Amino acid sequence: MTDSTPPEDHDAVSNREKLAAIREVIEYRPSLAVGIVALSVLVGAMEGIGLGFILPIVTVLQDGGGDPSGATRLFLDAYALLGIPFTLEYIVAGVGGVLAVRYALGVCVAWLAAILNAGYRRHLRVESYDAALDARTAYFDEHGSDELLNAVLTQTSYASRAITRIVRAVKTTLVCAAYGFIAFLLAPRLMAATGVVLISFMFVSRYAFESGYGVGDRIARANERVQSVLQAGIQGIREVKLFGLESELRAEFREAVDRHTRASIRKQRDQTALANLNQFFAAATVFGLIYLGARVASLSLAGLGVFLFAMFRLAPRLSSLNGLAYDIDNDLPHLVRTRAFLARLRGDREDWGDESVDSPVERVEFRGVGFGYSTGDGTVLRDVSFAVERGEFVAFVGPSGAGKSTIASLLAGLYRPNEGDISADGVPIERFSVDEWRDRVAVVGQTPHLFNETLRYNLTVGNRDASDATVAEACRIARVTEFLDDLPDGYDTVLGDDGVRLSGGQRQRVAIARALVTDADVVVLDEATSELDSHLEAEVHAGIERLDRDYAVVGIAHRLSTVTDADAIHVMEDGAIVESGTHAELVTDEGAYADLYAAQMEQPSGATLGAGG
Ligand SMILES: Nc1ncnc2c1ncn2[C@@H]1O[C@H](COP(=O)(O)OP(=O)(O)OP(=O)(O)O)[C@@H](O)[C@H]1O
Repeated sequence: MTDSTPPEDHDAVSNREKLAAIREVIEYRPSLAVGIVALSVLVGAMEGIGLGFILPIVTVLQDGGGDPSGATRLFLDAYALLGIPFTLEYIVAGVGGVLAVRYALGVCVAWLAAILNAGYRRHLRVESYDAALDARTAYFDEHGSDELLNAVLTQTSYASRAITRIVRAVKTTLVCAAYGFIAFLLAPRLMAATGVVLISFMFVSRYAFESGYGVGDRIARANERVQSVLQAGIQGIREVKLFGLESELRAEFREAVDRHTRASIRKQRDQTALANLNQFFAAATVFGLIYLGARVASLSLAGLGVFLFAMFRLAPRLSSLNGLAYDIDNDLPHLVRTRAFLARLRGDREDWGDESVDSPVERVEFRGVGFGYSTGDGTVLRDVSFAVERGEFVAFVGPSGAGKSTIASLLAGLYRPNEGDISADGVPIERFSVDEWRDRVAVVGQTPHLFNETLRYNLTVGNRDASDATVAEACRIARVTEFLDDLPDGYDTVLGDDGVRLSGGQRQRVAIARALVTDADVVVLDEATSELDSHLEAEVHAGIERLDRDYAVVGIAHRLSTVTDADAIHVMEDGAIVESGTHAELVTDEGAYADLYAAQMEQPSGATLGAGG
């Protein structure tokens, strides 16, 4: 379990980064963004026209529309142009029509926003997953899987919510602009003064509360922690129960959830307080304006009516705009974080060439390979040189932690050496296309992962086109056939999370069979039979050796009995090869191998070398 990304200090996230995040959303589907803004402008205009209808209505009511002036004149001209009588009934019908269009456009804006929102969320998820699959193995060592899960599942949802809010803010701003414009036409100075007061208040009230970004950032971090503890508890449920970790995890989970709860309450409290403060101030401003409009601006009755109506509509919208700005600020950390996460993931891609591999690979060679894990604190391999040819069996033995499995990982290209090179038929492997190289190498690891799918799916992961006969043959050699009848649905049995329905030895046998199904040239067996009894282990090894296909086999073993017939055995200690030769040569040399062999011979059968494995 890792405590994912070191949470960046929210203050360190500049406005430029926030704007960059928003710009990226716009650039994702520019035509949608333009459509949303264009429709929002229309909504604002329709709102303004709808409001302006108050003028002709009052004028017609007052003097029957005798000799209209100003804005009323515009309406009269528009009606004349359309050939519609300028009567109260038609004017009211006009308002109805304009408002119907306005609200229909509002629905369209919301619809387009939903498309942008859901589409962008999908885009973030797909991109993150793609980038994760292409990332270096070391990325997962360094960051664990929690961050990825949280980013793909949770952060993307919050990030896309910011988009909906930004669209609402754009629309509301344009509607406010329409009201402001009409009010400005009627009483310019009064409106200018009101605008200054309202906007200043908006800023002051924002500073009275913690920034939305700050609270949002705390919520985002708390979310990551919740996800991380949740995963630790579920993924390691057996160890949790066996080691009695429940209370420790419960405490950690509560602490994470509490942090999330506190930040959420704080956010909602501030949101509500801000909204109410805004509304109070807006109402107070409106009543102040009624007085000023009548006394100072000496507006006509119709003008005053429109002005006040505009103010009544404008004030709550301005306050909702203020609230929206707070919410957007609150959601932006998720957008900024998800983008940063994606950029980091993309920057961590495996770096491979595009050359094809000439199959079959005849010879794989390590020359002066030195390596250390980025998450470790030292050199794991030093000056490792060896070669394995097609048809050969090369073995590595040595104490736990000597670096044997690391050789397997480097051979499969899961990590890159820091020094020296690994080549196949003289070509450094990193020049190959990654897919082609990994098709040539089949690794059976110490703890192979089985997918929660059918046995058949698991057997053919490396070769989806394998025929039934190939699968059956691999199962026979790896002794999967022996327990096939015990599985309720044979090849179609779903194996459960990480093959939970199988014993450790059965899982290993499935892993060996799937490596054999893979049409590879190099097979790496890393303690691949450690959980089988010696008899079964010998049978599996003999079966692999009897195969018609000529693999280069690299075997890693603690049990020396499985490597005595290897063409070359390399003894590793502390990251270096300290002895090499055949079993007979090494026993004769009376070096480290001879001592280890003698020690194993003295122990009861099944004795192993070293502690781990
Ligand atoms: N992903 C990793 N990040 C950091 N250090 C690692 C990682 N994997 C292995 N190591 C370290 O590298 C060293 C060599 O590990 P490796 O698994 O290659 O040894 P091994 O000889 O295969 O051991 P064993 O026989 O126990 O499997 C060990 O000290 C181990 O702690």
